[in-house]
Amino acid sequence: MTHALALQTFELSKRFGSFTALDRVSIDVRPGTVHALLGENGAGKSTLVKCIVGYQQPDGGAVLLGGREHDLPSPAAARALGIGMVYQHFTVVPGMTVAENLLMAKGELPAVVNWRAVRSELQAFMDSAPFRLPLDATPQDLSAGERQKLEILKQLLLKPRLLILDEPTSVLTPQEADEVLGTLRERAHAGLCTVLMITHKFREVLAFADEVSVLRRGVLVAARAVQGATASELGASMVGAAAVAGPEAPASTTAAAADTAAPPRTAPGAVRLALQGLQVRGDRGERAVAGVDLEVRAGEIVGIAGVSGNGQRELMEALAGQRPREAGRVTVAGVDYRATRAQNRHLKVRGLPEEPLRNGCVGGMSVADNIGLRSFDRPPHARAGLRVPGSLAQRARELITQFRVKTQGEHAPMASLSGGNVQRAVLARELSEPADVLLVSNPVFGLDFTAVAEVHARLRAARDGGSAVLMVSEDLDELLQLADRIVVMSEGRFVHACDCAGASRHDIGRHMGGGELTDNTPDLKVAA
Ligand SMILES: Nc1ncnc2c1ncn2[C@@H]1O[C@H](COP(=O)(O)OP(=O)(O)OP(=O)(O)O)[C@@H](O)[C@H]1O
Repeated sequence: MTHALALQTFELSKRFGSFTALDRVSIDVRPGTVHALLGENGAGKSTLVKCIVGYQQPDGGAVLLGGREHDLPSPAAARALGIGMVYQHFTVVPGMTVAENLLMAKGELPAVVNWRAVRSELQAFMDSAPFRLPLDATPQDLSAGERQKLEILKQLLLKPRLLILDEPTSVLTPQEADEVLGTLRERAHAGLCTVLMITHKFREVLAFADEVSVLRRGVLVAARAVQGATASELGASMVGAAAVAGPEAPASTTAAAADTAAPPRTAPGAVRLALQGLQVRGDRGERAVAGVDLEVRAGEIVGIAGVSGNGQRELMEALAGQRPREAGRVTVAGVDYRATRAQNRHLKVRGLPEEPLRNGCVGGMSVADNIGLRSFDRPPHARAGLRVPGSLAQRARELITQFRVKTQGEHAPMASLSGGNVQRAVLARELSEPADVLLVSNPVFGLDFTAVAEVHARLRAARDGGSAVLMVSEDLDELLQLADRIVVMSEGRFVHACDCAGASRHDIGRHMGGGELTDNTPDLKVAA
């Protein structure tokens, strides 16, 4: 018997004010298949999915499940029809055990709880589940990858007939990503459920999806079987031929140019950033960074690989002055570095924070004001303490075009932009002036491939111009493509280091999973 549900949308439309986010989109997701949803940042993928799970109401068109039209006034209504959704952000409750989190998965408290019966049911579910987690563990005990698996288990427990996932592999090691997607495909092909997943990774589409729909600027521009497709065909339909060669895309930053151009490398120069015995505590007082040493030289990109939650965030926050350093020393160009505003200006240290809407912007303020946060009180935008009317808006318009930020104008609130476009706006602010040291955290998280290519081109250009770049990324492929050297961080320590040329993806992935970690693993001094 098949449980998998067919999903179709018929001419689905959604407007925000005068802006059309979805324009008569008709997709066809066959039961028992894995269907990928591709599109540039701001193409309308999340909006489409939100209309299907009842989180937003379309302005026109219909959603058909199992061939029948359904009204979906709320997420609860979608759930009742067998639709499960795994969001990009975590929804597990931190203080509750895995068992308690699973019990809450239905979104309501049970009328009677017989814990013995519940536990044995959950254990039986776990024994047959594609991945196992200890029922008594709390989310704090779990790695980010395990928490992502718990999110998926919560949905599988509800036996969804249609499972929708928004970039489900962003916090997984390459091995875990393959395991999760492989398992979901098996379940789909066994007829247990239909899978619709948003992803920016072509590798995942080509390896795991059966069919793919591509959105561009709110319009369905391609729908096809994956078999026989190539990454470049998918990329071309995402951006359209005109966009790749379009006038707003400078030749050096188009997707094709940016990732294939061989950067003119010179040997790295003097040490610009040095960490010695740096220790940092995490939010719960645990030692998140356990005494690390590192040197980053002018003209090189050093990438920190690792599954999120292994101390990378705390390390970068400590470097940026947003978290106290418990012990150790940080120097920039030989000077003790405390990350004050004056030092950042003087030593030319710039940063791209993680989750830029939360950490690098004021959501209610306009795009122009956010782009001007560093410079609004300095010439040419201010003279003798007075703002120069129109100056910042003019500069913001230039940067919006140059960095291809999709916005309804420089006066639109930052929070109205799609995730990827917030990132572009912050990049515009941070990369528009030269930097000697760049501290970068997950710079392309959630960005589509043209934006990734642009950001990478800009980071390479900074490196080639002499910047010392320290970059944390959860995407190993990105680091292998971009960095000159990689250090792997696991449980607050650097457990592995290698040059990128000739590095083994599998080997690094194993270290990311903590495979080689022992209590006595020494920190690695990483020098050029
Ligand atoms: N609540 C809202 N108010 C105004 N505009 C919105 C709202 N939600 C989305 N939009 C706009 O609709 C467009 C589509 O956004 P959506 O989040 O669906 O894109 P996406 O394809 O999921 O992008 P990303 O890959 O960056 O997450 C964007 O231009 C966005 O600014």
